[in-house]
Amino acid sequence: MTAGELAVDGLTLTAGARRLVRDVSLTAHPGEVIGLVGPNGSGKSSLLRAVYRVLRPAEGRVRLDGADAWSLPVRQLARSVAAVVQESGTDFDLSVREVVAMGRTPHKRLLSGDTAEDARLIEEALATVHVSELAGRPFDRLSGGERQRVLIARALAQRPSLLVLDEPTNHLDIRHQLDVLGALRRLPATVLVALHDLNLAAYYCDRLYVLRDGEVTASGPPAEVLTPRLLAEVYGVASEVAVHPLTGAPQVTFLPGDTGHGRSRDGEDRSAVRTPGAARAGD
Ligand SMILES: Nc1ncnc2c1ncn2[C@@H]1O[C@H](COP(=O)(O)OP(=O)(O)OP(=O)(O)O)[C@@H](O)[C@H]1O
Repeated sequence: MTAGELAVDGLTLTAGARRLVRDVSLTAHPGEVIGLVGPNGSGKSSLLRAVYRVLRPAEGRVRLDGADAWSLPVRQLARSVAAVVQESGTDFDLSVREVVAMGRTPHKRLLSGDTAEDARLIEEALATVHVSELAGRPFDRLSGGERQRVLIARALAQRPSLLVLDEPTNHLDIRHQLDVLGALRRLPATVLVALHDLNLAAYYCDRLYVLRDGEVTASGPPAEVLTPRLLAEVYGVASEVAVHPLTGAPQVTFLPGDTGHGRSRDGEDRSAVRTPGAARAGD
């Protein structure tokens, strides 16, 4: 079992003549939850693919606990790294429990059955994302959100030291979004997760990396990174960022309209980019 120290150094990724990611460096220390945010097409999925060894770097390295992830034996990597990704197959002719049990495969000898410990980890993973009651159902007849939770359960059952997730909550209702992200926070693993919801990223992640056009444009704790200026530059949206009084996390409110020209729903002009702590409408 590895400790889960991830170091990405000077990573450049290409597809044919196209450069998807350029000179990206990133670290994730054992137990940290690291969020990757950025607009559509900014390179988040590509970067994750290089980390879970699907997209070979054109330049740079991905290291896990000091070892080059692209040089490790596949089986060793599979014991240490689990991925929940958008292109996960959904055509398995398997029950939910069988899909989750696949998470134990890298830890087993060829053709050996489930041990009591495997069974315990499978049940625990099913329960964590509230799919125990679906365990006997065919996976391919589940709803999108149910499937997503089952694939997360499979990754949890794997007990990785590094868990890589690409938009793991995009099909989930708010209750399950909070449950899944809360479970990721409690894992004894390093987590690298691409998220579009900046408020969830702000609350659940220790640090964020903001990608833009394949490059890291900002990184650090959410409170330092998520500023109206950055959100205007990167997403072209106007926003207000405040510290939530109950959670203590930054909370972004997006203001409709173009950057700098926010307009409230009643049509009133408003200053679109506010600094944290600025008075809000109705205060
Ligand atoms: N195999 C490929 N061939 C050519 N271009 C690709 C390939 N894979 C990705 N791209 C392009 O690389 C860029 C980055 O894609 P990527 O999927 O990494 O972005 P993303 O940040 O995950 O986006 P999203 O938020 O929409 O999921 C996009 O412009 C995409 O069209």
